[in-house]
Amino acid sequence: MTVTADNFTSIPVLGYALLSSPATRPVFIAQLQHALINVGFLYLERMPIPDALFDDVIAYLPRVFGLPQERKDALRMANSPHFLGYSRLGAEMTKGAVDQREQFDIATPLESAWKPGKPDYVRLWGPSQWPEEDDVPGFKATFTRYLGAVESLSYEFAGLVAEALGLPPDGLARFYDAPERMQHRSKIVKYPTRDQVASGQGVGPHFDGGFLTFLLQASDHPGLQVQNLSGEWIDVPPRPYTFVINIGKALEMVTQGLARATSHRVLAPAAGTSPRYSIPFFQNIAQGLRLSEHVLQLPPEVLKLKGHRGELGQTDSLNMAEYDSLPSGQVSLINRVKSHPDVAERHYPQLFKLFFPDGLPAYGTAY
Ligand SMILES: O=C(O)CCC(=O)C(=O)O
Ligand SMILES: [Fe+2]
Repeated sequence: MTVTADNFTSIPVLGYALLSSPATRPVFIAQLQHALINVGFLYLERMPIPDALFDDVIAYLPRVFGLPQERKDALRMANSPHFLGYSRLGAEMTKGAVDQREQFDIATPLESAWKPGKPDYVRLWGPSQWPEEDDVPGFKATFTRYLGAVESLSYEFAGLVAEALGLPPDGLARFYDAPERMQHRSKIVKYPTRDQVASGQGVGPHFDGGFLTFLLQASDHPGLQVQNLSGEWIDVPPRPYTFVINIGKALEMVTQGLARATSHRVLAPAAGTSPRYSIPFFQNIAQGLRLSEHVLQLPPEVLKLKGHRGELGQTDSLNMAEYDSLPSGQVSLINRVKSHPDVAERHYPQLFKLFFPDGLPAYGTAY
C-alpha cells in the first residue's frame, strides 16, 4: 500500500507481525498513518492474543444470549449506576430508527471510586453485572481474561498511533490515568436475523464517541459498513482472529481532525441465516480531562496530510455532543443518560430531569 490520500473502497489490513522486525516496522507505521488519516478504520491481524481465547469467548455468546429472558432481565442495566448490564432488543434508537440488537455492557474490572461530593461522572465506572456462574460456567473468568488482553493491546496500539501521527511513542499517554484507575467498556452484542425483527437496522449510522474502538466480529456475517469520503457505504466483512479498529470523536478532536472518526452502521443479518454477534471494546480516557486543553501539537508535515485528503463529504451520522470544554467523563455520562434514560431516571435524577423534562421516553437515543 502506498501512503497517498484517496477515497477508500476497502479497509486497510495491517499485519501486527510487521512490528517484529526493524526492517518492516516503518512499513506498519506508514500504513497506520494512511489508515488513521484517510479511512478512520483498519483491520489488525495476527495480534499477540491467542486464537484459543477468541474461540473461547465467541463460543460463549450464543449461550449467554440464549439464557431465559428472566435471567437476562435480572441483569438489566437499570440496576447499575455504572450503566453496565443487559439491554433488551429494540431499546435504543439511532437517527430516529430503532436499533435491532440486544446487548450486555461489561467493563474491565474496577471498584467504584465515587463518594458523595465527587462529580457524578466518577460513578460511571464500577463493577459489571455477570450471569450466574452455574448458568454459563467459566464465562466471567474467560471474558475477564479477554478484556485484559484487549486492554493491554489498546495501550500498546495507542503508542503506535502516536508514532504514526509524528509524536513520540508516549505522545498519547497524557490521556490516560494509571491503568489501575482506568476502566474501559466493552459489550457483547447480538443482531437477530431480518425476519425476527421489525427493520433492517442493526445499528444506525453513528460515530464512536471515545478514543479507540477494538471490534471483534464474532460470527461470519457481513453487515458492518463504513461510509467513505463520498458517502458510499463500504463493507467491512469479518476476518477471523482480527480486530476492526476505529477512531472515535475524542481522538479526532485532539488531533485537530487529522485522525478521522468515520461513520459506520450494521445491517441486520439476512432472513433465514443466523444471528450476528460482535464484541466492541471502547478504550476510555481519563475522566477529568477537558479535551480542549489537550489539543495535540502535531508536526506540520504530518498535519498537512489532512489537506491532501480533501474535504470530507456528507456523512449520514449525527454528530456527537461537543467535546471541548466539559470533563470527558461528563460527556460520557451525558451520552449514557441519553442512551439509557431508564438508568438515568433511577440513578441520576437531576440529569434525567434536565434531559427528559417530560418524563421517560419510549427509547434511548444511542448516538
Ligand atoms: O456490532 C458491530 O459490529 C459494530 C457496533 C458498533 O459500531 C457500536 O456498538 O458502536
Ligand atoms: Fe460504533
